[in-house]
Formats: sequence, structure tokens, C-alpha cells
Amino acid sequence: MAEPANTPMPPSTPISATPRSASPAQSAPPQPGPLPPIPAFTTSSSSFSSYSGTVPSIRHPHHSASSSTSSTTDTRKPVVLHIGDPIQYNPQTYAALSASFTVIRPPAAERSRPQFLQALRERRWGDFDAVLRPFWGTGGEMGRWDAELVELLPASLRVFASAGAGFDWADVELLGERGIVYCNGGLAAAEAVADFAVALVIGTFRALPYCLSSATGGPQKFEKCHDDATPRSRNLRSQTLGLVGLGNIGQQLALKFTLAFGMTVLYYDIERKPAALEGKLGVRFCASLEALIRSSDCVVLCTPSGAGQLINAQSLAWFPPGGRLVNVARGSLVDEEALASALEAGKLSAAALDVHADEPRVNPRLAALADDRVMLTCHNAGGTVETHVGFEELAMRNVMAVLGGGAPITPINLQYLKKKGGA
Ligand SMILES: O=CC(=O)O
Repeated sequence: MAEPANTPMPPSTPISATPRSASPAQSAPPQPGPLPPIPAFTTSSSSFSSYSGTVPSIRHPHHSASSSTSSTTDTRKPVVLHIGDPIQYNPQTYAALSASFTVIRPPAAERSRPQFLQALRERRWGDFDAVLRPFWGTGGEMGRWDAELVELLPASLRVFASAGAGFDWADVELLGERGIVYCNGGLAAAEAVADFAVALVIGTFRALPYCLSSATGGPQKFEKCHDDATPRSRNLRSQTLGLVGLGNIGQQLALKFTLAFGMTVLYYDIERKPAALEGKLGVRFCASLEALIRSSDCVVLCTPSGAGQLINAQSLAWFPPGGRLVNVARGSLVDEEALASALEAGKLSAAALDVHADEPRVNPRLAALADDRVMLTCHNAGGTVETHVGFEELAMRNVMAVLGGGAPITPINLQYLKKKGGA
């Protein structure tokens, strides 16, 4: 579960019940009607916030920036292509979306790659304006949104709002260059991922894989573990945690580990965060990955996959003897063979991986250590009911915001739109 490492935690203004209105300079396609407050938003006030950054106005052939020169294309009802499962948790928001826009939901049979590409070539869904993927478990059947697919998209498309913190299934740079804003679901998943990561970090300090497997291994193993786990286990207080990425997940982890566990928290990110945020979170910046790893008792990866293979033979050598690694981001960030060698050699004392390089397969050498010093889970960190509720709601609100002429809430590729001169 990854998210942009350089995304600052937005201010804690809840998402307003209605999308923000268009600025006078922007077009004014149909606005969704007012929505009643949605209970889910009151349960997690810190994770849902309005995006407050500046966004470029997005030029678009079907949505002229000049509302006074209305034409037939200016006033047509925008079309939303809803890919994947129906909305499960937020029917009121879906009703508002459907009232304002024409929603097309292709059946599963049309979502396999050949079918999907063919449908795009045939313009089967016409000139759609938004893609909505509200659930991460479905809607990805067509595979990666790469050049082959993106080239077939209608010029009318302005926003792709998706579930999921990670966005490795889409070439977001290419989308941006085509004037399409990609909005992810990181805000909705951050709390779940951070909670899960707490369990994994504790697992690495307390030899939990060893304790868990020994408990069911018979009386001898039980007794041996009762004795042997002690010298392998450490309290978290005063240990140093190194966060790779201080986005939404990293920020939640910093607070949890400083406030609840008394840990020292360091972070490394592509951009240093403002001093006020560092102060609020109680974190210290490391200017390089090497400096972070060398100073950390446990390193947590919570950065997007675009960062490349950060943990490899070279960087594993930087870990202090007995260091620990936790990955709740993407498997592609880790050279698993090199990690297995470091664990087998005792260079690292523990690892906990929720994500894997070749999902749904797990590295066999790491699996062989799973009864002792490696905790492996099935890409579960973000998967909670609250995340699903939030993914749906956030994706729909992103669509309504953009098609309503306002700013996207959680865009992650605006830098590429700017490059194209869309600002
Ligand atoms: O991995 C899960 C996500 O990207 O949200």
C-alpha cells in the first residue's frame, strides 16, 4: 500500500458535503446537488481533508474555459465510466453523482484487456469525461493503463479517480501529459495501513513469527520459545524507527510511534517537510537513505513504487547489525533475494512484509523463514471496511469536484499537467 511520499498531510478541514464550486474563470458543467453529511466522514476526521494545493485549470476541448460561449458540447451531460464493482457503502453520493452525470458501468466481460481496448477503439462508451474506480478489488481487469491503452482514451477524459493508495497500474505521467488528472485513494487507506504497520513493527521487535509458530508446535517448542524469545525481544521505547516516506501513512506512523511507544522517529523523503510539520510529528529528517538506514533499528517503507528498488544488496549493507525491515508499500521496492540473504546471514534480525515483488506469490526463501524471523501477510494492510467506504466516497468526490469545475481533492500527477502547459 503505497502513497505519494511527498504528499503533505492536508489540513483537517473535512470534505464539504458538496463539491467546491467552479471559479468564475472555469466552465460550469452540471453541479451535483447538495449531499447530506455522510456518517463515515465523521468517524475518521483526520484522514479525510480537502486538498488545499493549487491546481492548474485543465483545458479541455469539451469544456471550454469560457462559460459565456456556451455551445452544445459545453452543456452536454458529462459521462462517467464506472469500472468495477457497484458502490456498496455510499449510495447517497452515488445517487448525487448519477443525477448530475451519465454513468456507464461496463460489465465484467467488457473489462478484460482485449475487450476493453476494443471497446475504446469502437468508442463504445462515447466521449466519457471521467473514469471512476471506487473499489480496488475490481476495475483493474484490463491491466495497466499504459501507452497502448492511454492512446485509445477519448480526448474528453479529464479525471481518473481510483481506489488504492498505490497507482502503479497507471502511467500517471502519460495521463497527465494528456491532460488527465489521476486521483488516488491514499487518504482513505492511510489509517488502516498505519495501524497494520504498527503490528508489523512490533512483530519485528518481539520475535512474533517465532512466538506464533512455536505456540502451535507442541509443548517442547512452546517451552523453548518461552525461554528463547526473551533475548531476541526488545521494548520499543527509545528504539529508532526510520520512515522511508513521510506522506499520509508515514505521518500517521510517526505520531503513533512517538506518542504511544516513545520511539525516536527519523524520516527520509525526496523533499524535506516544513519545520512546523516535523515539529508537530516529532520527527527528524535524514538527508539520505543511507543516513536513515544506518541510524535506524527498524526501517519502514511507506513510499510509492516509483522510488525504485530501494532495498538491495548495497543498502542492506547499511543496516546496523540486527536491523529490521518492514514493507507496507510495494514489493518492487525490495530485492527479496538480497533480503533473504541478509536475513539468513543474520545481518538483519527480522523483516515483516505485507507486500511482495511477485504477488500473489511469496519469495520461497523468505517463506522458509516465516516460522522464525519473517512475518509475511497477504497485502492486507489497507484492507478494512473503513478504507473501502473511504475509497468509494473519495473517488466519487474527486470526479464530482473535477467535473464540477473545481479542484481535485487527491491529485497525484499535477506536475505532469503543468509540464504540458495546462496551468
Ligand atoms: O496497496 C494498496 C493500495 O494501493 O491502496
